[in-house]
Amino acid sequence: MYAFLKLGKLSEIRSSTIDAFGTTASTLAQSLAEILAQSLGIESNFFRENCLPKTSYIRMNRYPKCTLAPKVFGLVPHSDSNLLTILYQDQVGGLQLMKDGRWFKVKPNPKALIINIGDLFQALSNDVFKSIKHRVVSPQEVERFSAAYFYCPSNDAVIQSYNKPAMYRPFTLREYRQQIQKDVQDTGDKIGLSRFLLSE
Ligand SMILES: O=C(O)CCC(=O)C(=O)O
Ligand SMILES: [Fe+2]
Repeated sequence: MYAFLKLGKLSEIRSSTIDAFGTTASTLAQSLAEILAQSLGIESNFFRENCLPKTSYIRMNRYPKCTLAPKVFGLVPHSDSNLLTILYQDQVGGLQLMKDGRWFKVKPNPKALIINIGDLFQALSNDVFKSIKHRVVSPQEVERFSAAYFYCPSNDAVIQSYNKPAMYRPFTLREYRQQIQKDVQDTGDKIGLSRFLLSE
């Protein structure tokens, strides 16, 4: 009974911490999305109307230590299939991002959050902002944790380039996810935005 109560308390604390992270990240994501959009000259209610608390989600990542590290990936190279990601990583390190064809380490900083542009923001911004390819190398000595808030619109919100000529045809997140699922099944790879290019 005691253990049960203790565990109950612990999960309460955990879930309130996750709730607090979600609430803070959601406000931050909306502000950032609006600021980025304004920098393109877009004044719209798109984010307020289509990105609701229930359309976004949090993923808690745990990377067990691995004797084969750093040759093993905790998370394979990918771009995020959403608008923006707000990421908190612990002090272990392992996150890397691709810039100019090279992988760079993202140094852990307890005072900083990492903001990733996702594929949907790349499409909305007509490639002005690029979704970033990233990966996680498995830790060698101690396990690693991160928490990611994925800022997403509803499944049926239409994502379309803000100016002309549009690089991508309009699509919904539902279509995007379905295409990714199919491509991963058929080819083992996500493929992603290039599927929606108008010039192809
Ligand atoms: O754990 C990290 O640092 C990255 C997590 C991530 O990229 C993801 O969950 O999509
Ligand atoms: Fe990611």
